[in-house]
This record gives sequence, C-alpha cells and structure tokens, in this order.
Amino acid sequence: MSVDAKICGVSTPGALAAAVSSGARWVGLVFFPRSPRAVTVEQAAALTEGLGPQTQSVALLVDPEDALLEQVAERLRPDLLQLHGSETVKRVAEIRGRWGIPVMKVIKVARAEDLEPVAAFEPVADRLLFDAKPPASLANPLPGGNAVSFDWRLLAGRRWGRPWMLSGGLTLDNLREAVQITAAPAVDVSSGVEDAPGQKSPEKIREFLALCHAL
Ligand SMILES: O=C(O)c1ccccc1N[C@@H]1O[C@H](COP(=O)(O)O)[C@@H](O)[C@H]1O
Repeated sequence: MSVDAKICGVSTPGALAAAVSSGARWVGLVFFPRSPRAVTVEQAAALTEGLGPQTQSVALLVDPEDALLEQVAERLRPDLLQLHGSETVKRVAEIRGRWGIPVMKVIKVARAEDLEPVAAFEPVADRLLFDAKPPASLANPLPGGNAVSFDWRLLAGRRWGRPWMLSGGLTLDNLREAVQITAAPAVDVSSGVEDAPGQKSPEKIREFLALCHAL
C-alpha cells in the first residue's frame, strides 16, 4: 500500500523541487498572513509556474473574503482550495459554485462530536481533511500548522462519502501508526518536514514522501 501526500506550506523553490521530485501529489500554498509559511499570490504563482501534471497546487485559505478568492482564482488557478477556517456549509457551497475550483473542507478534531458536521459538508465539498483542533493551551495558535495531533482512534473504522486526507502533527516517526489506525488514503504535513517554523527541510520532505510510498 502507498498513501498520497500533500506537502503544505511550501514557500521556496528548494522545498517545491524536493516535493515534486519525490512524488508529492499536492503542494500547499498558505494564504494566511500570520503563518510563518505565508506567501503572496504573486509569490505562489511564480513558485508553481512550472508545476507538471503529477503535482497539484492547493491554495490554503482561512475564512477567505471574495477579493482574495478572486485573486487566487485568477492569478494562481489552483487545483484545489483548502478551506481551513470556520466556513459554513453555505459558504463552502458558494465558494465552490462561484469559482468553479474543487474544494477541500477541513474538519478540526479533538473529540468524537467534532465529526458530526461531516455529514453536512459531504454534499458541498469535493474532499475532506481531518486536522487537529488548535489546542486552547497554545498561546495564539494558528488555525492549523501547529504540529499537534489528535486521537487517531476517532477515525478508526469510519468511512466517508468523499475522498479524504489526514493531517495534524504528522512526522516520519508517527506516520506509519497514524495510517495504520485511520486507514487514511492520503496525508498532509507541514511542521513535520521543517527544521523550524516555516523552514522546510528538503531532506525531511524526501524522507517523509519515501515512507508514504513504502507504507
Ligand atoms: O501551515 C500553516 O501555517 C497553516 C496555517 C493556517 C491554517 C492551516 C495551516 N496548515 C495546515 O495545518 C495542518 C497541520 O499542519 P502540521 O503538519 O501539524 O504543521 C495541515 O493540514 C496544513 O495544511
């Protein structure tokens, strides 16, 4: 078995090259100014200009306003929009309909009840991403990208009506266990392939992707 992988928070040509050459299915560009991985739309467009068909671009947005969506759609035209905020079902449907780009809605998980909204999002989202809920114990946490995992047993044996991926604190050391427990067909990683927040390690990217393909 092998799992597909998304390398998120790519902001340099070196990190992008490591992801692409090692078989990442997706690369994520973060449009959230407070993130150490944030890029501008222009930077993202320049970075992903030569991306071939094997690797898709994902625009990560947090409760985006129409003006930002317009810029992202026109200038970058990503393959997927990752909605990582508190977007409602109505807003997800509106974004998908208006910009005609597939949407991945993030479900933030800490407890079993956090999975209840999935049923409402399935009809309007093309994909789901299960990430850890930002812990209240962190001072000023990001909406994601906090290197925090959730209890993967909450997903064990569950089946979803949409393609999905798992994220939250994944690393080379815990990836195998996370996939064994959840049977995730795809995973998304950011902090776990960095040397410091926002500093992607090409070597860690290559190792992580090699393990994804060897699972
Ligand atoms: O990576 C970020 O900076 C980020 C900012 C705002 C929202 C989401 C973000 N990243 C996403 O968070 C998860 C988990 O990341 P990590 O591996 O625990 O660092 C992942 O889906 C990223 O796409």
